[in-house]
Amino acid sequence: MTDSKHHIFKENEVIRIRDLYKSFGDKHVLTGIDLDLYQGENLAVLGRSGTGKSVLIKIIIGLLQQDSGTVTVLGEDVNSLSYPDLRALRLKVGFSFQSSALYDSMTVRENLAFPLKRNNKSMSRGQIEKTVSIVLDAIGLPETIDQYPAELSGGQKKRIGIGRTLILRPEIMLYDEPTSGLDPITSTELNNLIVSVRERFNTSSIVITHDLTCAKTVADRVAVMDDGNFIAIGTFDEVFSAQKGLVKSFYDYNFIQ
Ligand SMILES: Nc1ncnc2c1ncn2[C@@H]1O[C@H](COP(=O)(O)OP(=O)(O)OP(=O)(O)O)[C@@H](O)[C@H]1O
Repeated sequence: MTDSKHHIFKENEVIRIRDLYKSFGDKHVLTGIDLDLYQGENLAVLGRSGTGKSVLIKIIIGLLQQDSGTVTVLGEDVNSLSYPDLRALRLKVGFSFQSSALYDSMTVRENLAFPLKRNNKSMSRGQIEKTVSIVLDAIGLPETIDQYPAELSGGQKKRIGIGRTLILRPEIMLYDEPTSGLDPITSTELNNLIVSVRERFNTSSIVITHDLTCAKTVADRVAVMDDGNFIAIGTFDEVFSAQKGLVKSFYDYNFIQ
């Protein structure tokens, strides 16, 4: 089945998580999670602080190991991969950090070129320049190419951070709180960027956010997490029209801020 508007391939899961458990000592962080991310889909994961969103993302990219359950990313069982295979898989999964994680001593051009130089050793200088300028165009910041991070606004830094992740052409993007700390207008620009990244780069994405406007704008489905599991998954309207219990408090909390 294909969603005609966004080309979501529902028969093709790029991430498939089944019965995932993770504890630290007697702290049960993930308690039997099931989740699918379909090809071409943007999925928002919402939840209060400390509900296990970061732990989930770390397990997806193989930075943490689950206690039990399976995580399949682009057809590979993450847990059973050798280190070189895990590294290769990670190149296909771009993780955009909450802090943009730019190098302060490098210009925008050098920050964007860095992952290419490190991972695509065969690329010529000309190819690198061209790729940097394509990505800078896509994120709408070509004029910043010779600037240093300290000269950029918070929103610009976030966009460059996303650009630096996109430069390796990942198939999956993981956005960690892309709008946190931004004013509403800049947040809107970031949300629009996330939508346009999908169109231009054919990505599937998980967007971790506390921001309901972000979830509503960028996501085809939202998954609300609490106490280590999902308490609701569906379209934004499906999840928030019922508005019961915790889902309702989350909604109310966001709109009275
Ligand atoms: N390496 C670790 N060792 C022990 N406990 C951990 C570890 N990593 C995470 N935790 C615990 O797991 C729980 C979930 O943490 P996590 O960072 O996933 O929350 P989160 O939902 O991402 O929160 P936030 O929205 O604040 O980023 C927290 O109680 C945290 O203290």
